[in-house]
Amino acid sequence: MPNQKHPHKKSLNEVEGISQPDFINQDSIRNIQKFRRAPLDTDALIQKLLQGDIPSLSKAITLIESTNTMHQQQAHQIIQSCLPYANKSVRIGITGVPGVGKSTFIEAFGTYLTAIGKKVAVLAIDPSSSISRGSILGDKTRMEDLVKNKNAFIRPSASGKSLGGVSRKTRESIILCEACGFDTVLIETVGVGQSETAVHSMTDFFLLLNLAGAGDELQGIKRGIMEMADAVIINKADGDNLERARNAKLDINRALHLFPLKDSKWQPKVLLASAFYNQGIEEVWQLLENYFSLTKENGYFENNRNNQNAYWLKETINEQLLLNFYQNNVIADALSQEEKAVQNNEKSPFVAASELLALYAKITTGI
Ligand SMILES: Nc1nc2c(ncn2[C@@H]2O[C@H](COP(=O)(O)OP(=O)(O)OP(=O)(O)O)[C@@H](O)[C@H]2O)c(=O)[nH]1
Repeated sequence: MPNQKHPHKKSLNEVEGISQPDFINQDSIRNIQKFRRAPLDTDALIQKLLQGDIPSLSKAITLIESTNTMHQQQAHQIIQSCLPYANKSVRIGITGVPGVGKSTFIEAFGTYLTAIGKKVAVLAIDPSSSISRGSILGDKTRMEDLVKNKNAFIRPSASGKSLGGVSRKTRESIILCEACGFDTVLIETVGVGQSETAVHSMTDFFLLLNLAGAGDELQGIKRGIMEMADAVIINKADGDNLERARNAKLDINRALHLFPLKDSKWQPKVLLASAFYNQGIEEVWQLLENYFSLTKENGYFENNRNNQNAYWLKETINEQLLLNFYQNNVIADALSQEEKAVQNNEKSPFVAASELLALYAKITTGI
């Protein structure tokens, strides 16, 4: 496709095409072609990643996110090699509605963590980012200090059509970050959709950022999300808002006590913070440390991770089966016919579905 902003410039495909305009420097074409065709040395990439090389980590995550079959094979190899070195971090999920101050909080929290000697990776789950151009982490400048911090790694959200696909990529990225030496992984998501469940199922601790004053319904916080939280941080507890934040703390505390005790035996806590003024940040980390010592001692931490692995095994199979089914050409044709039949009331949806599944079974087994 021609470059609309700079019509005189050619896209890489055009450069590689048959008719190359004279004004394009032949050396740069050769360089581009060399780069494009140069086989990636996966072993070297793995070695560098394991030594903590951040550009190699970025490259590896790009491979994970790629839909190219060769890249996917390389990504599998990298993940497999990194697995023995993963698992050594704490994984913290952070959610909250847009505007609650997630970016500001992560900037303050991440900076604090690096100051006490942690290596912090920030990933995001935001399936909407392909449409909204990265509504959470797309704009890295919102974490100005952290992005420049050599002990921090910020990766904008993987984009994708399905939440399942995005979640899988984020989960695999966690493994790579850990293998690269990051001991604290923060996973951010917007607290309005289904992505919290995905984040909850790949983290050790789930943090909900809340605002005082606005009712939970106004904030779009679902009961289920509140129930998943190990801690609720009431952000923007500063200035005129402080009194309201104190009252909200009491209300939320009461609400949290109504939920049954979690399997972790941890009673969720409410804290006040002002990410903007850097207040209450240290307390959040102390709370997390209390949680980790409790759950590591009572065995929940490890058990939960093992269960999460089993969950992700099934999720990945589900995702892959759906993909294979809908991407199959024979199925796609049959599906559009069955759809018409169902819409015209010639067939029930259940009969049509079982016929399609039987056809798929025939295709895949060859019987
Ligand atoms: N007063 C005050 N303002 C804050 C605080 N934290 C964040 N803000 C402001 O709230 C606004 C939104 O903050 P962000 O960090 O961008 O919020 P977000 O949740 O990442 O927003 P989305 O990217 O839309 O999801 C910004 O103007 C911040 O400066 C705080 O602790 N106190």
